[in-house]
Amino acid sequence: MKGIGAVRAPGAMKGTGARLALGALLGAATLICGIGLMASSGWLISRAAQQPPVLYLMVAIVSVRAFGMGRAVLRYAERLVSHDAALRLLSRTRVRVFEKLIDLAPGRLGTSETLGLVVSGVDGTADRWLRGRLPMIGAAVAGLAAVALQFWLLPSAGLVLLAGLLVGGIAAPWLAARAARKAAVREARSRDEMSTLTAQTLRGLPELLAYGAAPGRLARIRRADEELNRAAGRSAWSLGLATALTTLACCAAVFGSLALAVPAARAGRLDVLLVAVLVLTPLAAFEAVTTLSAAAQQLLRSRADDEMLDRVLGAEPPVQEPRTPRDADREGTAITIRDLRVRWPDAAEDALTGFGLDLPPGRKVALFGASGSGKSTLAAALLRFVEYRGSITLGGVELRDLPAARVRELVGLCAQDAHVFDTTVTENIRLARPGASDDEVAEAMRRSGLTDLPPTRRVGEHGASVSGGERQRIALARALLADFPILILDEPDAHLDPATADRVLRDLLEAAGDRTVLLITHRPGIPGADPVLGLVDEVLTLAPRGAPETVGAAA
Ligand SMILES: Nc1ncnc2c1ncn2[C@@H]1O[C@H](COP(=O)(O)OP(=O)(O)OP(=O)(O)O)[C@@H](O)[C@H]1O
Repeated sequence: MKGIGAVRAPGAMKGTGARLALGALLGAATLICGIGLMASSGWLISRAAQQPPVLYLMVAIVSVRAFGMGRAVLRYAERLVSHDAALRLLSRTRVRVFEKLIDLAPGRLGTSETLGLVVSGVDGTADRWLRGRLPMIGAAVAGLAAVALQFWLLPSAGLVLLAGLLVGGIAAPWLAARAARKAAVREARSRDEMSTLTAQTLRGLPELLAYGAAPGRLARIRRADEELNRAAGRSAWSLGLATALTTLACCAAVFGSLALAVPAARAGRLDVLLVAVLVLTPLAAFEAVTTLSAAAQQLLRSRADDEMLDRVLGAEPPVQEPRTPRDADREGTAITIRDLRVRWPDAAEDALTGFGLDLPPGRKVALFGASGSGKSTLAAALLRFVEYRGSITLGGVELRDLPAARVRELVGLCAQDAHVFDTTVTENIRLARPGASDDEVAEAMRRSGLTDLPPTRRVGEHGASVSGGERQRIALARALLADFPILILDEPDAHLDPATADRVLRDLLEAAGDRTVLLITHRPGIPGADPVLGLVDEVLTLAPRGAPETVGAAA
């Protein structure tokens, strides 16, 4: 699978292709109505100047009204249809990109990078059609219609308009795109850098202020902003030149048609009433092509966005899905780990080597290890976030023979920095099982000790309006609601004071009931003396990148 190409390719246009074609048709019809309006108005003004009985003008008057109203109605319908199609395409692309990102996270992507990607790259999908391809198709059809009309009235004027449209509608956009090619790539890169830097700075603002690093950071943002402005300026400059060329071509077509029509009318080869038609039709035809230079630049920008997405999404997923997937039982599932070796993508050495563990169903094991000894790496391997060598079996089935999604139905993670969304406590918990009833959510809250927090309370961005302990309890309530038979608690007490940490851990272990639990912890405590570790069956210690040793059995 290759990046955005793979994201867009198979069936991505399904259901939207017909809508986009209808949008293109309506766009062309709108422009043709504009040409009809100009042409019929020209004829009407010329004929009215001869002051004939008003009945002679009726057909032209009705035509002007019909073209005028038709243009407005068709433009409205075109906007509805094309935006609907482009937004459908956009939401489908977003879903596909997110699916790819799920495969790649967490080993391959940083969150800011992801943010920049999704915002700048994926949004280009709608613009590619709305501002790029559809105006081009409409302009091509309407331009040919205008040339055909001119050619029918006076062949030489048709050829002049054709030449003008080729210069204004093809040569000028080509030049605009060519001049802006480098700038478009730089603009896409700078836009991505700006959004990444801004997101990172806002997230780390307290630390940056505390350590006086904010000015340096702001200077970097300013430099990125200047680079973005320079690139945008270069694109705007070439767009301005191309627009000037299109305007010149339009003037040439108008005056050229006039120069040909007047002698033709004098020589009797052309009805004098058609002179105004021949002069005004090029004006309407050029209305369709004036946006084409911007459309060409838009397509260029979309291509640059695609290339960036390709680079990130084209990365190999950290784990491979099995060719012939197997399944494991939900109940009574034991975990057996033998000679486990794990290396993070692009890392020079293994984060975990020769690790072994037996975790029978219902057993609660605490795993202690110094910082960097590989505890979270073990959790990541158990959740199929990272590839492993050696063996991990779940109910006798090798983990790599199970689909990753199935593994994550059986093994749940309650991480030290569980993310909470800026919505209510209830909604944060319900995301573990969207179909859960209010009673089930309330029960999960009760069992995780969230009795003092009102369910409708908003938790704020990154849980800013709840305490660290409450955030961990929300994460546990999620895990309980999802009802994983095996639960990994990865330092859920990491950011809590000792008294709160004890309370939270105790509640977590009690709420886990008869589930199998692997508690990853920093507590080096002696099981008998530590009230929390007294609640687990066994305490193991993980030597740096080595095998665990049993410290003691608590029960
Ligand atoms: N996503 C990752 N990509 C690359 N390397 C990683 C990643 N996560 C961890 N590592 C590396 O793997 C090694 C083990 O890290 P790990 O986070 O598993 O240790 P830990 O025991 O959980 O540490 P701590 O107690 O400080 O959380 C470290 O050298 C770390 O740099």
